Amino acid sequence: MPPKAIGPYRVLETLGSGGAGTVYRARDRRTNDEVALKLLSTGPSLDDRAARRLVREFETLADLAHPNVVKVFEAGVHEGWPYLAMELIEGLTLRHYLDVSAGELHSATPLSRAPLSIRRTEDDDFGSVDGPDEDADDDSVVDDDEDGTFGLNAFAEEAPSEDLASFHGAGDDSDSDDVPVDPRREPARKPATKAHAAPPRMADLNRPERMGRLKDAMLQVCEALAYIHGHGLVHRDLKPSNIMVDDDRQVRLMDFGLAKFLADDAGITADGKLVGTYRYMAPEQILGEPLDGRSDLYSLGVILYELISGRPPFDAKTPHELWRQVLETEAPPLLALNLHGDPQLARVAHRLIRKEPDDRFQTAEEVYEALSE
Ligand SMILES: Nc1ncnc2c1ncn2[C@@H]1O[C@H](COP(=O)(O)OP(=O)(O)OP(=O)(O)O)[C@@H](O)[C@H]1O
Repeated sequence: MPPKAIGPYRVLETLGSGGAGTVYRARDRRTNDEVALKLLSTGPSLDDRAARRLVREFETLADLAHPNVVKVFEAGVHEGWPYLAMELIEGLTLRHYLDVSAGELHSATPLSRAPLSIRRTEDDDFGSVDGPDEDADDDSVVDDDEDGTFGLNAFAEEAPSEDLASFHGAGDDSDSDDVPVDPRREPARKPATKAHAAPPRMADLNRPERMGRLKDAMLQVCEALAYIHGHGLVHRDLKPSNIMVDDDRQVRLMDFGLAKFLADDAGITADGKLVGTYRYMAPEQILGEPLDGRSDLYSLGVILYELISGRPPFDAKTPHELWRQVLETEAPPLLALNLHGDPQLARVAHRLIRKEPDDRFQTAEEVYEALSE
């Protein structure tokens, strides 16, 4: 049962939950405005002093203002748990936005709202490593096919171009798996989803209308990243579910600032856990090295790669195997996976996922320019 009230907000409904907490649609009793309220639930509840410090930290986010960065209104503490009130986005996460047809995009509100309530596990990869998972089921791991279709094991929680309703309805509604990750522990395997998703067809991925939307959304993400990097900040957990597109096709970068709250400069929490989502983590993030904006650009490259080819650049059954690949192996050439993929986007994606930050684009502005050529 969601709480009835959180601080000065009346809770209206649950929008969904992720690794860091639960997001509610809520009404500000002072102004009558609706907001999205994220109640964090990781870590211990806070004592008064820690809570005040946190609220101060979050309030610096409220100073940020960019059309492509979700607006944070205020922070507070509810029964020892921090919460964040932010702009309520009526729209779709990036992946869903690309999956719906143009006709559906302009249709009634209910369609555009539906995925918000069915999703939970998109962008998840291997799941929590909090304990051994006896039920690991390797059967659903599908090897790459020669004809350009592919295995979906790392995509198990969120196949890109399928019937989302039936996929989610099939039942894996598992817990959040993104954060935190403890690199010192032996990773456990998460049971692969029972729902076997049909791989997306390349013709679907390459629809010109979809590619146009993808490019436009990527340009807006670049603008958001240029803005936050320009303020000396790093997102640290960039992934498709943290990118929403509203009904006017305006992109918003979400959950910015959260990873910083949860971890230190190298993305490590007080108890030695990595913050981020496995599949999108740059090599330097996996290694616990200091991060800068180029780590976000790596994550952007993984997103782009996935959205062009329908599969992630690195695909493995365990976090350790994935990390080995990210650190040591080259991703398959995108245009070998998707013969009719957009060569310009493919080039940009490959350059973004270079292992060495110095070999990538150095700034979001550079990426913007390369995408606009
Ligand atoms: N500002 C917002 N407006 C509308 N919906 C939102 C907003 N912020 C989050 N949501 C929705 O709430 C749900 C949960 O979001 P949350 O950020 O907790 O999860 P996540 O991004 O999937 O996971 P994680 O926190 O692990 O990154 C998602 O469906 C998300 O789209």
